[in-house]
Amino acid sequence: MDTINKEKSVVLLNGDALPNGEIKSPFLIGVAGGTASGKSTVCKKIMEQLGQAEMDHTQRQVVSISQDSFYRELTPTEKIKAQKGKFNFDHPDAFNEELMYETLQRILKGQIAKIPSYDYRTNSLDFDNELVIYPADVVLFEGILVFYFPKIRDLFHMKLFVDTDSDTRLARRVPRDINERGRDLDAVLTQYMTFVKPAFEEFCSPTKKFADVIIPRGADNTVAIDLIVHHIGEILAATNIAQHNTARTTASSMKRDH
Ligand SMILES: Nc1ncnc2c1ncn2[C@@H]1O[C@H](COP(=O)(O)OP(=O)(O)O)[C@@H](O)[C@H]1O
Ligand SMILES: Nc1ccn([C@@H]2O[C@H](COP(=O)(O)O)[C@@H](O)[C@H]2O)c(=O)n1
Repeated sequence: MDTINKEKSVVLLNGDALPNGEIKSPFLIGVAGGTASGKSTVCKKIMEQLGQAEMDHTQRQVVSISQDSFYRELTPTEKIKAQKGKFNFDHPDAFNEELMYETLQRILKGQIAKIPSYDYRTNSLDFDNELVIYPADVVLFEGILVFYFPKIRDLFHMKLFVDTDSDTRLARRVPRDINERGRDLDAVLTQYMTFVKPAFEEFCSPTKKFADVIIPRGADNTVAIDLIVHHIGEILAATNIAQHNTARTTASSMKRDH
């Protein structure tokens, strides 16, 4: 059986359990909110404040994943529509719900998961740049519709909703889509008015009621982020103590059996 030695744990690739039979299951946090509300920025700040951002990704105790990696592949006709800003990427049907569920299940079982990155310029998944998600103690899963699908929503241990005013979100989305996602102004505004805004109101905004914590003003809300970081820090400390105790028990029983 393949094994990977991490500083704090041993991960079994072909099985679910640690040598003592224990499954290393992470604390799963969902981070929802409208487009350009600051979901990724909030996750980045949480990672930075926990000293995780600068760590090698194989060693991280906290990892962050985007729902965009679970957009479904488009048909050739849909691709042509998408290039003109005429495909609805804000509708739940744009996502591969099953793959999202299976991947989160895998992560919750402490198994390694491979997910593609997303290329907004080609509107497609980029399997050449796969992200390998190593088992972690805390996993952040962010996206516009992470609370929409009941089966997925039920997997989260904690749910955050980043609540940023819609004018601010549009003002951020326009330059981002032009500069980072290769779009032109006309296409960005047409897509926003035709799909993004109505879908936010129909599918994303109603999921705010499922949140445990609402973060007004997104990443500007340092008080909310500090509180969340403190809470995650306590989870990590408890996990470290539990892992330390498990390692001691395993070591002493191995010594005894020997
Ligand atoms: N508090 C903020 N102040 C200024 N710009 C911000 C702030 N939060 C996010 N941004 C910018 O807005 C854009 C969208 O933010 P991002 O975190 O990617 O949002 P989301 O993940 O919700 O789409 C990015 O260009 C980001 O740099
Ligand atoms: N090919 C795509 C895929 C998605 N979008 C838009 O991205 C938004 C979700 O990402 P955020 O970082 O803004 O949360 C969503 O509103 C889609 O409209 C896209 O434009 N093209």
